[in-house]
Amino acid sequence: MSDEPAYKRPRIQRPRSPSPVYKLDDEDDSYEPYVPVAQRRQAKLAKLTSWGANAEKEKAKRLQEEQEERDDEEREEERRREKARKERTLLMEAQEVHDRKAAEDAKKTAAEKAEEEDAEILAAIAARRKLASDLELAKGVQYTEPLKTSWRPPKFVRDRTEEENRRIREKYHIIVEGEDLPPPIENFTDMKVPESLVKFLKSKRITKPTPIQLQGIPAAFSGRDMIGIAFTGSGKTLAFCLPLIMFALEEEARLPFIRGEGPVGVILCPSRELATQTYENILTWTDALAKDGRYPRLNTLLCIGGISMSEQSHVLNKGLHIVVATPGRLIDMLEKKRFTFDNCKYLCMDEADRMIDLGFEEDVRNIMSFFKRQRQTLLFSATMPRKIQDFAQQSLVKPVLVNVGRAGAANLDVLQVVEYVKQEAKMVYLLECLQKTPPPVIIFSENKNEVDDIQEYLLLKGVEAVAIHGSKTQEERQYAIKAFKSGAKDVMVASGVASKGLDFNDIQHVIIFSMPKEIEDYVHQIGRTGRSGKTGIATTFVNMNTPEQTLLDLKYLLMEAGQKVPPFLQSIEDPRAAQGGALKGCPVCGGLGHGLSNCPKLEDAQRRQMASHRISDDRGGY
Ligand SMILES: Nc1ncnc2c1ncn2[C@@H]1O[C@H](COP(=O)(O)OP(=O)(O)OP(=O)(O)O)[C@@H](O)[C@H]1O
Repeated sequence: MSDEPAYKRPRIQRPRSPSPVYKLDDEDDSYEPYVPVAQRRQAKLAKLTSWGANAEKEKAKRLQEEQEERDDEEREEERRREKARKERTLLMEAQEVHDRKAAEDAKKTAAEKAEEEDAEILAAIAARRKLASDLELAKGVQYTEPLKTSWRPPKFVRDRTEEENRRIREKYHIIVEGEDLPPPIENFTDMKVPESLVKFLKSKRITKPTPIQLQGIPAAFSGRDMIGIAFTGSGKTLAFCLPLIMFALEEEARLPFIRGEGPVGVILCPSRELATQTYENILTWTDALAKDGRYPRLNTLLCIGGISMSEQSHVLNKGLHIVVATPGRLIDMLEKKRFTFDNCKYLCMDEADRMIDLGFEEDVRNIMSFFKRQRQTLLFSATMPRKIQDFAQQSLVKPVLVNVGRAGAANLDVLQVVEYVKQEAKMVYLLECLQKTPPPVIIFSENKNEVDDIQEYLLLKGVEAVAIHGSKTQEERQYAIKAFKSGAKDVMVASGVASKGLDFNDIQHVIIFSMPKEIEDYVHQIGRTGRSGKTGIATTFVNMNTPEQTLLDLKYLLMEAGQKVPPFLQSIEDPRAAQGGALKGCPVCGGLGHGLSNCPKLEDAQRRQMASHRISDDRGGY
């Protein structure tokens, strides 16, 4: 046995120097090199220092980031606060404005508020285009001076002072507006109307000019654009026809018209019947002049739907002086170039408010676009709401406004009786009512079927009655008018639209079987009687079916005309009266019993306008 142990303890080789690091054996992983304490301490310190520096940096960075984050948040918070502040300010301002308005509104009466609303509606209406031809509008053509004519008032009239003229107007209750107003002239001879015509008029009991004539004719003779408003039956037709006849005579005398030349002027009417009546008047007056021998014969063309123009080819084959027309047929003839407006200088619209009324302007504008030169434009009607006057005035050149009585007021020569008659009792009561006066009598109804029913009932009862309404043929309408005018028939039953403006001789009694919704229509209907200074009666049936607002319009109209107001009308309260403030008439239709916001005419016009838009949309628009 040896002395050496079996297990041999590995020998540890100690480094000789402190620096080298030995590795004992590659396989021995557990080996940790020896690092002297000082070195370790130094290394640790170095490590600590470097770690500390990094940590510092990290920390600083983190702090900076945190700071930035806080800054961002603060800025965001500030922004939020600022926004909230602004919103609060705006809210407060809005509230302040609202409070202020509420306080102001509280001070205003309901009437004032309604007036403001009306003003807004009116502003919308005023935004409509001027009444001028599209060509003029497109070219920006604007005439600033009235047309010049050769007519002068006699010297003694020219020498009159303004004060003297004012007194004459006052005597006839004529209200005028405008610049350089032509003087009123109290007889036809002083107006320089040809002697033969003056004689003829006298033979027809027209001896002195009516108020609208004594101011309107000198204005038109002077070449002035004008708006003429006067009661139904006050002689407007002569006032606008006579100036045209005189101009035509002058032109013809200067250089006779040959085929294809003319017309000198045109009169536009809203219905065929009214056009026919005006045409017939012109024929009698121009005939009377031609018979005199000193004046040339004038050719007048009636241009309305429902008649064959070939019947009048003899007129078209000569020079043409005057055209009396309804818009549709006139546009058709102008488009077909059957005549032109190249030398046309005079345009008159009868019942002008209807012609240029809301929704009816396009036809007129279309007609105007056929004029090639400046024209004299005249608008006449018994009813002309202020707003339409204003609108028309913008489209005329230095217009003269001649107003005899309130526009839309009833003729004072008509005794107005309003009776409460139950719907089912109307027919029977009608017979009784017919006994009030001798014939001729006109009965109005708003409804075509009712017109037919009334006529049938009257015929059954042995009353000689004719009827006219829009669905009758032209021949039927003409026959009815002729038979009634000649006295062959005692009673005419008519729809309001078909008979507007018709002048029948000496109508004794107008019976309004169904009260029209628009008070203007009522004024026109009762105006078929009490014409040319004579008196007449109008009896109107109302009942539960009559809208309260219509009754209120009627009540005020009766009060204005100094007529008896029946108790059932008297008891109707005006809701506007409770709101305080002065009650004004409706600026669109002139009705005294309502404001603009519930004007039936405006509603009707808007409906028509919407319908026409729908039609143009259906056609694919423009
Ligand atoms: N100066 C006058 N003197 C007497 N009668 C006249 C005068 N002028 C016209 N007339 C007659 O008065 C009647 C009514 O005239 P006209 O038809 O012109 O009225 P109007 O004002 O046009 O009425 P409406 O508004 O209803 O159409 C006619 O029969 C006409 O012959």
